[in-house]
Amino acid sequence: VVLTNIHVFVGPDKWGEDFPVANGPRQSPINIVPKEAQYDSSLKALKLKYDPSNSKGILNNGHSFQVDFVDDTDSSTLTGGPISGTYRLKQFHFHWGASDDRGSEHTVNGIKFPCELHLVHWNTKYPNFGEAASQPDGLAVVGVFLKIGAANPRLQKVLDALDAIKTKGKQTTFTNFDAKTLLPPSLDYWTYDGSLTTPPLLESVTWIVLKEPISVSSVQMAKFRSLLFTGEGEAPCCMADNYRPPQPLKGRQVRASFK
Ligand SMILES: Oc1ccc(S)c(O)c1
Ligand SMILES: [Zn+2]
Repeated sequence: VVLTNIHVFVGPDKWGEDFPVANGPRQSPINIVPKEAQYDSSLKALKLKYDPSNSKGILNNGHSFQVDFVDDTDSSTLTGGPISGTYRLKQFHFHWGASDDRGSEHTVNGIKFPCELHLVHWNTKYPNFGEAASQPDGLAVVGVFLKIGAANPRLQKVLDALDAIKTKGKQTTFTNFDAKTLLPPSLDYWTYDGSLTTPPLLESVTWIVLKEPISVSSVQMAKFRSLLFTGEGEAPCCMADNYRPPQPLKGRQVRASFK
């Protein structure tokens, strides 16, 4: 008897069956139309203070890979911007396409980027990430677009670790990484109230999407796609197109921190 585990993939259009919030009033991602975003002079500058010694490990979670951080103190935080209080960095992960013409979750005037980085932070007014994730002001995610250009040396340490986490569930230590090095020179941003873009799609995210992309080369993008959605011993399925398409704005305002 030969048992082959068939990888059954439940895509974004089916998520509403198990997670009704998928059709809720503040779902993410969205298409950002810069001309319709309202400049808000009361928005503060983003303040990101990251301690490289907080990075812990890198994990293939079966739908992306994430770099996890120690979050038991206020040593890696997001303050300022559209949020009040202090949010702690929990993890960062990416969403990308099977080819360079798609992959980002947010789009700008309908334009898709090949990849999008999410830096996930939780509000310290709640005891932990899990509690915060169920609150309307619980999470703040900084989104950074990646645009095809010169190879980005800042990504290389992350990409070189992917060989060790090829299959679902694999993780390895990943220490002394400064997430700040992944940010572009300008911290100008758009902000709106939204959700996680993967199940359980919780409507607990203040989105902060940076206007300026960082670069990534096509060769580096191929490295992202060398990961597998599938576990060891399963028929291999390349990890790609792990992005949710834009969702209805449903009357939400998108604000801009810049003119
Ligand atoms: O914990 C998470 C926060 C945000 C997003 S888009 C995730 O995929 C997970
Ligand atoms: Zn994400």
